[in-house]
Amino acid sequence: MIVVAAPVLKQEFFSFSFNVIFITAMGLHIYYTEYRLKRSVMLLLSGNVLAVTSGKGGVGKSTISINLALALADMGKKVALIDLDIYGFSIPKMLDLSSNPKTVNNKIIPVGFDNIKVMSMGFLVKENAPVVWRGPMLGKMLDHFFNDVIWGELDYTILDLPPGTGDVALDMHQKLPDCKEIIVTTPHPTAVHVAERAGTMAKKSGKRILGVIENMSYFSPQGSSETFHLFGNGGGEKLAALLNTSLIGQIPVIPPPNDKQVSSKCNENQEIKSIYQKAAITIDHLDVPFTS
Ligand SMILES: Nc1ncnc2c1ncn2[C@@H]1O[C@H](COP(=O)(O)OP(=O)(O)OP(=O)(O)O)[C@@H](O)[C@H]1O
Repeated sequence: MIVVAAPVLKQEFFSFSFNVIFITAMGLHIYYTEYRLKRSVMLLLSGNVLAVTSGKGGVGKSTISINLALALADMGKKVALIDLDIYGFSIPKMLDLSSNPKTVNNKIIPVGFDNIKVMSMGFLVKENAPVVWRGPMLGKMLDHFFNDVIWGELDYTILDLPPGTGDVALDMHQKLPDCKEIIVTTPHPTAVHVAERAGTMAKKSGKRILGVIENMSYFSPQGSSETFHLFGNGGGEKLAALLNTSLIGQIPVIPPPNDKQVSSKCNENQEIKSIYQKAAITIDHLDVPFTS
């Protein structure tokens, strides 16, 4: 019997296959087997990767990414936060971080905030300069963030995605096949309609949607027991049903911080902090460790 193993590199990222041909007295048998390279071999990102996404802009993806990262870190998890909004980066400003990351042997050391490690395009451009790039450059920057940063051991990486279902979302889906998604919407029907497209894209590329977070769900004036649904009611629940997932958090409208409180972390507000903590516990419970 003669055995021939012919490796075939597939287009899918980090995936390769073998056509194994057995030539025996009974004839020719061709077996097709597919192996996936263990991701940790190829990427410096370890642990679970969660993409915070929504088709719509301005619904609170960055705010939720920051606060979920902090809530997971409060649970003792090792957490990285990557701002994948290459054109519209906002996390450095929201966290009031200005320091440029240091490098060691051509690898970048992420910027620390509380117990989380942060990376953003905003750390790499000079003084809020606009990023004017075409699609292929975005993919290279993603590789840079995933492979050329010294992340160390991680339990969770939170990816703050840009709005829409464009190049960054496509590249991310391809480069991180085991990434799971959290879809953000407001209660407003338009936001739900657009966010559904982001969810459908995730499903089509085989990603698991861990749940929906509804932001700006309601407003309760301080000292009042009244609740106002400024942007409608029930959008998060509707989206969760449409995507066959669960609603894992409803964040109220929070009055904007004054000029001195630039940081968008909600840790100071106990009510909001406990909503994020519950969402983080739910995510940690729903999530399964990376195994293959
Ligand atoms: N629950 C909330 N209450 C009040 N303001 C909020 C809330 N969530 C977010 N914001 C504010 O809304 C604005 C947009 O939020 P954020 O940048 O997090 O949204 P985004 O979806 O990441 O936006 P983009 O699509 O531009 O990346 C910010 O000024 C933020 O502080």
